Amino acid sequence: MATSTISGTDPFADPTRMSENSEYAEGDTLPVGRDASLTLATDSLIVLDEDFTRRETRNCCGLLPSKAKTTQAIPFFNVLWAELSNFDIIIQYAKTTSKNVVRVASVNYLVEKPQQGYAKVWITKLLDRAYGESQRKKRIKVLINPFSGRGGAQKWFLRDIEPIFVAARCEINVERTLYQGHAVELAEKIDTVAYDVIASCSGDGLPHEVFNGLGKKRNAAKALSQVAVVQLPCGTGNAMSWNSFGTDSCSIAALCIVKGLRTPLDLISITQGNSRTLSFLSQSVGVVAEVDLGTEHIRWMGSARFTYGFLVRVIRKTVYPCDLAVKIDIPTKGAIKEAYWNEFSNHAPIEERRGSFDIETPGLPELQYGTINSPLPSDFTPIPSNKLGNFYAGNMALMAPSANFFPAALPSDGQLDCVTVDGDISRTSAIQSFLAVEDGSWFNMPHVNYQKVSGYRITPKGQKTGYISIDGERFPFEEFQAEVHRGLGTVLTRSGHMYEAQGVVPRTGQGS
Ligand SMILES: Nc1ncnc2c1ncn2[C@@H]1O[C@H](COP(=O)(O)OP(=O)(O)OP(=O)(O)O)[C@@H](O)[C@H]1O
Repeated sequence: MATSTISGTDPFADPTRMSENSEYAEGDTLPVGRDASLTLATDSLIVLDEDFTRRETRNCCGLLPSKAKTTQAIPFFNVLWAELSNFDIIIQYAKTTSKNVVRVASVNYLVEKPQQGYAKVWITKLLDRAYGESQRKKRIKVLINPFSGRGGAQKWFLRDIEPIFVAARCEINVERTLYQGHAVELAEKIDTVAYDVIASCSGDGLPHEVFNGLGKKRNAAKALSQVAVVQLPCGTGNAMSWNSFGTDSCSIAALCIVKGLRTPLDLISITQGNSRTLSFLSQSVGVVAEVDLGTEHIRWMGSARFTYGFLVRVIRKTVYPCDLAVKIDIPTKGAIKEAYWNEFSNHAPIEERRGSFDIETPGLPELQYGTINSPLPSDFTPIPSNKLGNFYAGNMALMAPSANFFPAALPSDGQLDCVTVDGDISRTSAIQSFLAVEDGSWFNMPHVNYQKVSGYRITPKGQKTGYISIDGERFPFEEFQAEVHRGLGTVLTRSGHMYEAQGVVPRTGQGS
């Protein structure tokens, strides 16, 4: 969580003294109550209160009340709202009550009549610092999957999420999904002018449906650019929340949505048979798909089922032969690393982070590479994949907590991070790469082929049945083609342009 810092100074130092030393510009401190002040510091609001009741000192004549200063630093990020009501200034904020929980709390002081005009100006300044570029009073359509997270989503919404949205003066409209695919229908019908955000209290399945519902609208590209799709982490994986907000805490994610910055997100058209589906997270064929979708029968193991499923297949040296052809955009790890760190310091405006498709054109953008039924595009390069163990393409970095599969992934670079690993590598190498996923260092392993691509076609061979996973959902085991649309979708993130994952490391030096 954001913590209070006043760069170069002690956050708990007496701010009134600091103002004497001109640390704060004139007008940053508002005197309130009998003997208190509110000061806008560098990153936090400092509440300084002289409390007569809390401490007593002893002198020669006995116990005497004395002033005890209490100082509280509230990070601006956590400030939800502030207003003047009659003679009171009320500041509501998200108070950190444990490592993974914030709860609405408030600071309330009397403001004398002569100070009221000044207090209004001060509140404007506070809200400017609290929200920065982020939109205030967001209008949020909340979808709750009552079956997510072992049935906890409804409870978590009421306890952890709603109070934060209400305190931040967000307008909310809540609807529960009633059956599989309901979120597709709801998103397809939603009035995109009436909402800024669609927030799913769910796993990653509902955001996938919401993107696809918006994608079915007559004005799909416009709708996808208007409404931000976010997740309130109520599922088991919650990859979207980890990448956007760096958390799987519902209350912290709610705060991050209140303060989130609109961020264009690449979406991927998957064509298979005669269908076209949007993917926002990942596609896999081979060991990851099988471990993800083919271990349901050992769900009782909890998350250990993934480790177990992986090890069984590695020991057997399972291969998943395919025909694979990719449209390579960045071929080497060195160039990928450079592109990643260039983006780190790039603060280009949102309009420059989307492809050149015309958002007034009806439906989804035209496919540059055709569909799976078109001839293979001439600029797709065949990759030998007779011994493929794993094909994994990612649009976000973290696929689960501690699973930084795609450390170089960026929200709107117009590219997928495409990884292939042969199935016949040594068991030691396979296990080492499995262990190196946690911190993303598997990127640097020589047997991990990592490229940035804007499209690909994959055709499974030599297997009648198997697993294809798109955003964690099982798709028919048959060939498909993928094409990236730069910045077609919109999400909210903390940074406005990066994921909350450790990027590709080391920062300097070239990979292979
Ligand atoms: N009321 C409902 N009854 C049955 N299925 C539902 C209902 N509401 C939503 N669903 C379906 O539940 C599926 C899972 O949704 P969710 O977003 O929670 O993703 P998940 O990643 O599978 O969840 P988890 O992480 O808990 O496994 C989606 O396919 C969705 O259509």
